[in-house]
Amino acid sequence: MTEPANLPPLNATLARVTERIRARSAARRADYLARIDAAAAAGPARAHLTCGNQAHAYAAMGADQDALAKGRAPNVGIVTAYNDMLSAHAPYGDYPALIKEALREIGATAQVAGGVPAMCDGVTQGQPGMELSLFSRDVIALAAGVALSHNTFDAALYLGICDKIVPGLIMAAATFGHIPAVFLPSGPMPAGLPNDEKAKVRQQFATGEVGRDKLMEAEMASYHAPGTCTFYGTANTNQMLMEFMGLHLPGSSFVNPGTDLRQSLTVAGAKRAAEITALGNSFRPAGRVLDERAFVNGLVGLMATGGSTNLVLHLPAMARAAGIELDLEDFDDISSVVPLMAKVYPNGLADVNAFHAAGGLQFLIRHLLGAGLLHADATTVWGDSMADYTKEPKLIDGALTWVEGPENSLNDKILRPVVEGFAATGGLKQLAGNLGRGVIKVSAVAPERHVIEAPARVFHDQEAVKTAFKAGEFTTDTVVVVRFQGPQANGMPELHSLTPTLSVLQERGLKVALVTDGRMSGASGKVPAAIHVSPEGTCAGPIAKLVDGDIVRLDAVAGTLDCLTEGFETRAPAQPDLSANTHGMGRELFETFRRNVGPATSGASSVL
Ligand SMILES: O=C(O)[C@H](O)[C@@H](O)[C@H](O)[C@H](O)COP(=O)(O)O
Ligand code: SF4
Repeated sequence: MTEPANLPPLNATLARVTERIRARSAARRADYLARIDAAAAAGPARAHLTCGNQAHAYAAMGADQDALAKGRAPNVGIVTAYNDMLSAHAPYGDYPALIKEALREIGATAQVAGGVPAMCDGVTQGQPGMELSLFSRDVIALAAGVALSHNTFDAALYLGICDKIVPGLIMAAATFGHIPAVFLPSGPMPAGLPNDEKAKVRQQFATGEVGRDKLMEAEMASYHAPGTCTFYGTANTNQMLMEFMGLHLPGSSFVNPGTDLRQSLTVAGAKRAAEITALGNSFRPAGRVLDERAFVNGLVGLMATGGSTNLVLHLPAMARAAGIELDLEDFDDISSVVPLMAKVYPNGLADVNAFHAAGGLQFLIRHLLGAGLLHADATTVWGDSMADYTKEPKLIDGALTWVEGPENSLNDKILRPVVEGFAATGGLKQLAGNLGRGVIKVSAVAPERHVIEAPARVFHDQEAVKTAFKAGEFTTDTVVVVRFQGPQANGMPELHSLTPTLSVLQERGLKVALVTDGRMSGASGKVPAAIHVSPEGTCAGPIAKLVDGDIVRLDAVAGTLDCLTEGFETRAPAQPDLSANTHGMGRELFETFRRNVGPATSGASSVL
């Protein structure tokens, strides 16, 4: 590895964007840092509590009570998103006991501070529950705040992986930025039925070529074990972010669950949290790790890997919790200088296990550092150099050891160095035009489909699209508009269940695109989709003025999204009855979120 001293200077665009973020955030960040510095200076968390407070906190802690009551050893709070619904989170069931045992070995203690909810978007995909999905990110931040407000912790361990869980936990970790935060992953499930074969069976089911039994067989062969799903969707994009932003141990993201190496990494991560508290000599509060450099490094990783479009919503909300204001122009400028270096499904055929075997994140970080495309001097939970993250963990003679990751890609169909990237720019592109602002993930779309101009068919829900498809109504090039799917309308659900239908039309030779104020899954990909269109239809956004037959042009090369039909702006916006969105499957509990949620362009948060 090139020693940090020999690394090239930071890329000029990254330096400019970082300074722009710093300037834009200056006042907010200064207030934030003053608050967390004051909280940290007030001394170890437990010193504030009365004897009564502490007795309650330690009553159930058995053999750890004495150590806790003495108050001299670090006490680590565990915030866990364990449940059996997410295959990725199921392994967390065993973590608290393992963590407590590991910390006892070094004279420290751990307590489960609290649990947070976690929704599996695979279970709710295409279902009413998906309308709670995006709001659940903020609920997770709130729930983690409740857990940490017991204020008996010198550091926190966050057990979360999937879509809104890492973003929600980061919002909490930044809010409690006066104490350190270490994120502990569980790792991907072993490879099952390849993702592209699963997608093919779904398309065959959509056209009636196979029955539900065949579809179920394929789905169960694809999602078959504990661990994160193996496509490069939002969950695995989150894992990439946790390394690029320095909140995981180096190389820990994609080690499979249930292995000795995984267990050793969990133990080491727990001990690291205890080592970096204010009680020791290497204090690393989360608010100092989550700085402008960390977010720029995260954006670089997002572009280099063609990560999930959901992070365009989540990163601004995560940053704001740390007093940092991200803007969509930051995404665009960083995308313009960072090549696409990885091809993992849906951007390619490989799954995340194959990506990791080809060299994974350590290869990416090595080559991005070597090209001046990362802040090398970022503060992480592990040290003060991103050079630490070119190393990967191994068990050598039973001892956890970090060794340099591969200099060369072990599979250039999956992973390439900066100078040989699969594309000269990153996987995401901002769009703007007379239909508002949006984003498209170009890394998974064939170049010949980057510009689509066709008549619109306008729908108000995804089921209506499928009904029209089954009735054979799509016979020509079409821009499918699905509107009133924004944050205020119905919580901005993912419309990924449209992917098989739109893919069939595309494979029949039609030029199709989706335009929506909703969002797509990180697993969506090969159909061009302009998503997160703002202002949303419910806020009288231009998308609400479209009618069937309008000519719509989505141009991912120029970054434009326009209706070309004369005079469409003068129309009154459609105002459909959305009352069906307000009840059922818990949606009645989220009216406050729908009323208070901000626009997609600033992260669609109801709390920050
Ligand atoms: O953003 C994401 O990555 C998705 O939300 C993902 O977590 C979701 O579960 C997909 O729906 C899974 O893909 P399938 O629905 O195709 O199984
Ligand atoms: S990756 Fe998606 S489908 Fe898989 S466990 Fe996580 S939320 Fe569920």
